[in-house]
Amino acid sequence: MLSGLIDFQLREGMLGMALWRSPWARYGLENMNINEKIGSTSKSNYDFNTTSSSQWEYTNRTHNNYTYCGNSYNTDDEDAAIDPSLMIDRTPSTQHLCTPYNTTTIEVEPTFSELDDSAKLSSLQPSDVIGKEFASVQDAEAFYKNYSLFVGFSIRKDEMRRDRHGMITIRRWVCSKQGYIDQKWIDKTDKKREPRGQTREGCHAAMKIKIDRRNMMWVAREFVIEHTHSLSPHNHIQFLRSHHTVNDSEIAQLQSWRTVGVKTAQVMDHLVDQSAKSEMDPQFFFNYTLDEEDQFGNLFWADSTSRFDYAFFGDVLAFDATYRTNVYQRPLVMLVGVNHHHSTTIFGFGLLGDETVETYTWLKMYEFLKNIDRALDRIRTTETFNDYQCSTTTPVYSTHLLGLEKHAAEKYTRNVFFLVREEIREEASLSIVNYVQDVDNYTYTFKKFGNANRIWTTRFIPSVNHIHCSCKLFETASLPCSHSFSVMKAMDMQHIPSSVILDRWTTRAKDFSDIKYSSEATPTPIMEKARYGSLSSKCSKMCYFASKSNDGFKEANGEIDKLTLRMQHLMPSSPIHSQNMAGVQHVHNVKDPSRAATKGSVRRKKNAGVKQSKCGKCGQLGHTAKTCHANVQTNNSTVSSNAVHMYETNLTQNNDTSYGSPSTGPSYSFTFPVNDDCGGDTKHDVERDNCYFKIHVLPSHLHTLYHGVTYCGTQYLHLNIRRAWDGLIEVTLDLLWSRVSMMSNCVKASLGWPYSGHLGLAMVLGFNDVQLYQGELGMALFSKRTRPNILVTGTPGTGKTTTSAALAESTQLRHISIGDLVREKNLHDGWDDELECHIINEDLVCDELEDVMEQGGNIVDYHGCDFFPERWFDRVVVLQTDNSVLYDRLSKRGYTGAKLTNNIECEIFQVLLEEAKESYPENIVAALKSDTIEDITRNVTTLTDWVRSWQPTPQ
Ligand SMILES: Nc1ncnc2c1ncn2[C@@H]1O[C@H](COP(=O)(O)OP(=O)(O)OP(=O)(O)O)[C@@H](O)[C@H]1O
Repeated sequence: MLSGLIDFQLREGMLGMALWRSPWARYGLENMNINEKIGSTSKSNYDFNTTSSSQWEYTNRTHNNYTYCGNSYNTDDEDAAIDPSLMIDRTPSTQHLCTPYNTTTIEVEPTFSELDDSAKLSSLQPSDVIGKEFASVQDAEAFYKNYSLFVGFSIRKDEMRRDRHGMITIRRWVCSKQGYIDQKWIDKTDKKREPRGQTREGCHAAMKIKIDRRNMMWVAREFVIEHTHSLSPHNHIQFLRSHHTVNDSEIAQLQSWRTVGVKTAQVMDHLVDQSAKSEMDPQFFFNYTLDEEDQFGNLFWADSTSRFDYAFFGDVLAFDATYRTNVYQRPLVMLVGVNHHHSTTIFGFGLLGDETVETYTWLKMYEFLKNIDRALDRIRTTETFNDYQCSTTTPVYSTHLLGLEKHAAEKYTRNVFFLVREEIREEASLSIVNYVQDVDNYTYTFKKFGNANRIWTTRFIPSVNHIHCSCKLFETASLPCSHSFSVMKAMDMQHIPSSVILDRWTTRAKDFSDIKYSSEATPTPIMEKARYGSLSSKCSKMCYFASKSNDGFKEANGEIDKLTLRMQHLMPSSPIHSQNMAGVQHVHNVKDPSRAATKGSVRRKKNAGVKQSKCGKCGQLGHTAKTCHANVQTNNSTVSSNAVHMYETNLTQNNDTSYGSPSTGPSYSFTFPVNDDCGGDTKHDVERDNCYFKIHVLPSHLHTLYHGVTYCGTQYLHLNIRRAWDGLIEVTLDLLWSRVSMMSNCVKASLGWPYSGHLGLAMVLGFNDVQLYQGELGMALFSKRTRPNILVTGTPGTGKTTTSAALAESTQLRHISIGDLVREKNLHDGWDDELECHIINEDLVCDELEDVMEQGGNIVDYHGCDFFPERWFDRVVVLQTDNSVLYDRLSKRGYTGAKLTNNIECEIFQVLLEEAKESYPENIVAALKSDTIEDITRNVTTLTDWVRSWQPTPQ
């Protein structure tokens, strides 16, 4: 997760953020709370508790008095803990590496050191640094860290001394390769895992500072630049341990994003997206074909790194097609190889055409390509990390042939070394059973200890220094076999003959090619990210300052435009690049590729066509069964047809308390505009839930409710007792008049109650104590489902009906098969000849089920799930079956052709699982295997247990 951030750190370092003050300090932000937070939460190597700059304040630079943690401190007060050898020369240099600054002002100009130049920094000599002063230990560390970043090594804290006030007087940092690992760790025999590679090798590079009390600066006393090892190249710097930090500005930015609700994953996406690679890649190659309708047929693409990798490692090429692309559902073909670390590398991609039904958008295509790019980046970062590991660590040797093992470690990449080491180990179990010396070769015959039947013959030819073995490991995997190592042992060789070392497995694999790979000409993704991040960081600071004044904004605007043009001009242009750019523009004239249908059923598209939905109850257009007046079983049939339009968004608060009980005091009441048509007995097309209200109350409240209705007068409201269950009574209030008081939006919001009219009405009706009422009414409303609803979904044939029936039996829940319901109640829009099934009308199905689902206690079984209201279900079970098992089941049912293949593809792509995850909260979605009868039994038991322990939760 941190990689993006690490890149940022790298970018800044590589491009000259060589400021010896911490970035916050430079802008005087040290004393702000955010800095404290950063100090305590970051994994930074800066130790904010042990450094002193943030705790120190000058009271007067000409005096010797400072305040430290609130205490006055005399700088002449020497402390015995200081190393005497470091106290000889106290003369401060006139040249400061870091200029003192005012920590309390925000408008401080950034201070750039004379050494803020990467060229200068990497060639610093001890004389350039010794005697230089730092305003704080923290700044000195930042300087050395920056220096190490440019030069290419990792640092570690070493010696530290404090005086009796707790102030740091001496601090030393060393190269992380300083010293040696303790022999006892190497000799440890009970290691459970492969020990980490050894990093220490006695390096002497270091820097040391010591306090100068006369001016309270820390002076560099030691600066050793010689290393005993080679330094890391730029593309390895991101892996250096001391630079694995998230810098403060990034943390601040992340925190600010978090506070405005941006998810961590989205933040990381943003950071990763910044690479914008392919657009800058002059070697990017793609080609595509069109079908007869100018739609995209096949697409192939490879970027410069892929092409470069192919040049080195193209000897091993695998061709893999995957259908699991979900959204696109077209075969993605990958040309995959193995790099020198024995890890996967990708040479190119192809997106191939397929039988299709409808097109998909370029946007999706773009996202798809973007994801592929990320996957590539990840693979390549792993390769660079492996390179880094090989060049900076040595493995812990553990075999009996130490010389050969060491040579193997030097030659091979680490992953390959581990394979070779196994062969060396294996050698110990071989014994020579025959040996023949010929004129130009030596032939050995081996057998394995404890297995006399297995015999190998290995021949060594000294003239070409080559070993042939009958096991053919070298010919197949290009690795020297255990028998070859036996020969080497017999011949007393300390090195593996070069003829059995294949270049492609060695650390220098990429050096052997004639192909020139210039990071200047073709920037690697890492370099690009580094540059992009560094520039973004600088730009965001510039934008901050520019946005503070009109002049600044104007000037920055103009300059940015000019600079953008110049940079555009400097962008590498090559024939390939321009050809591709032209190609990209041309691509937009190509019609989108089509997508294959995969679902085993046809569903009417929501709002598709001009057909308006009809009410399932009264047959009228414009409303649904749920909102049909006929739905309301009234005591007084004359009142149910009256309705009003309510425009909740237009509600305005007034002080009209005339509809409240006199004892309630001021009630929250609202008026709303009335549709003139909706008076009298005229039936009116009303919005769902607006023609009547339902509330669920405890029986003990009925009296109050009646009282309220009476108070308001039957002229306005009519009350119907409709249904009762589990001690609750559902009351329907039909609206008879155009004015009704509504609850305030804030009360509504605090209750989280969607039916805004109910409580308002209840208040009007005389529920005096809103708090009490809220509790009781809330209980009643929020727990209206006393038994859970379960959706059992999955591709046809996965066992939904079987499982649901068994579950219904064991839990006494109601089993609703949507297929049966559609057939029985004609909830469809006709028959699909091709797929031989009904085209179901989702609205009619939802209307039909609304009431029963609201009640709870249902198991719904259907091979789709995205059109049911999310609130209906407490658990969504997706049954999954192995493809071959499903194929047999569906074939047995007589499924053939498109119907069979679509369903199998639907299962392969996990369409239902994806759909369920998209339509419901992930924590209620469970995928269950349904291959065998035992699976069904287990699933039913699990679900029954779940039903038994289910508790209603607030909706
Ligand atoms: N886990 C299982 N083990 C063995 N047979 C099973 C299993 N699940 C289902 N079957 C068998 O597969 C066939 C189809 O099962 P079922 O009708 O329950 O599937 P379905 O998912 O409801 O299909 P549809 O969506 O078409 O209604 C039945 O003959 C059933 O006995």
